[in-house]
Amino acid sequence: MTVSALQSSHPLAASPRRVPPALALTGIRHAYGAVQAVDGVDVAVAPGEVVCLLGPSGCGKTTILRLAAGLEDLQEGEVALDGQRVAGGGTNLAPEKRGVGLVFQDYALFPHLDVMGNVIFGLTGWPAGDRIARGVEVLEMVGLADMADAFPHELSGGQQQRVALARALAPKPRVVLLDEPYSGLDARLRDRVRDEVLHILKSSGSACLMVTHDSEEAMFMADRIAVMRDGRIVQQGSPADLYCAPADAFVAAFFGEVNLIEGRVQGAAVDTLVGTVASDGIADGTEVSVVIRPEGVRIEALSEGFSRDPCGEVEQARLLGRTSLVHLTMRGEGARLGESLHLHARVPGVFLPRPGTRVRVSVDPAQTFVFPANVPK
Ligand SMILES: Nc1ncnc2c1ncn2[C@@H]1O[C@H](COP(=O)(O)OP(=O)(O)OP(=O)(O)O)[C@@H](O)[C@H]1O
Repeated sequence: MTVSALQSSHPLAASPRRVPPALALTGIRHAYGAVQAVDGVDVAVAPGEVVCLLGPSGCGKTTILRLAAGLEDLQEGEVALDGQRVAGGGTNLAPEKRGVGLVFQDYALFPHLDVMGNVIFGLTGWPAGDRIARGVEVLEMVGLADMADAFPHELSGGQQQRVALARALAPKPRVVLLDEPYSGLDARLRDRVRDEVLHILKSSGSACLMVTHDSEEAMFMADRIAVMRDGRIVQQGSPADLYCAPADAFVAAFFGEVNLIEGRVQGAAVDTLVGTVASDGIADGTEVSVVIRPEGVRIEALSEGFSRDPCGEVEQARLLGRTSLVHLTMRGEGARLGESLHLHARVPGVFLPRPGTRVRVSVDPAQTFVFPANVPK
């Protein structure tokens, strides 16, 4: 019997069970007075999935998390956990009854409890020995096992945040909500803690909705990212979807600094000082923004004085660690005499040409995007 025949004859194969999302927010709108903080958001997190809300300050990320947690009364829409409505349609389950783990920037520790007391606070119903063992386990995870007896006022801001993280994860919740959970940590500790948190989330099977304004952090943590602007989700997808096929210049720019060139489509292409860029699917005459990631700008030293590719001049070059950032000036010739363009190229390793060096410049089509300009938000 073939595998497919076996699968189709299996009694369970005929009716695969649809697992509801661990967390689903549907049709969410929320205003603070005249400020429309969230303006029609649908987002769902599958069991075991990590979803990041990514966007600039004030776009409504924290409000969505607070609504999911029940810390803010829902005005419009619905919140469901494991397919059960917990808010909306006349329901409003209290935060402590939702069984979600929370780490909020302003979610304070209990000042009268030591670190261990804070961490095991939510483990009601656990045998005493198991509570302590779990407390030690999560404190080791966040690197604070030796501070179990300290009180919150004796800890730095970053240490308090790690205790809050340990406290949220201790009861092994089905859903964890994290609001900028690593923002108080220095860069090295942040890399270690977020790596460990990701492993713990994945091994525990907890679903996680996390808020960040840091695209690298979102790409590190997320199975899926929802990019937000002005209370709405502008694009959702895997990190690779969003990086390789951004919906607009805003999304593209959110994944790192970009070169932006204004132009106009003529014959399915845009003529720029850095060469001709294909603009399939955009009507002739449309004003466009050409977005080129710095890592998509290729530069080569000119061995001779002539090149078919456009040439630029190095203004300055800086070593940033694993890459070098080269500032270039491109100048127009012929009909474009007098025009100039400033470009950033990010090159692997140490590449530090001297100011004034003439270089051949080309762009990687996979790192170049063309979007209609001035599209209403
Ligand atoms: N309690 C409140 N009262 C009035 N306005 C509020 C309140 N909380 C948030 N806002 C406003 O609602 C909008 C969305 O805020 P929110 O905190 O959800 O954004 P955010 O994307 O999480 O921002 P940040 O990254 O800075 O934390 C902002 O304009 C903010 O000023």
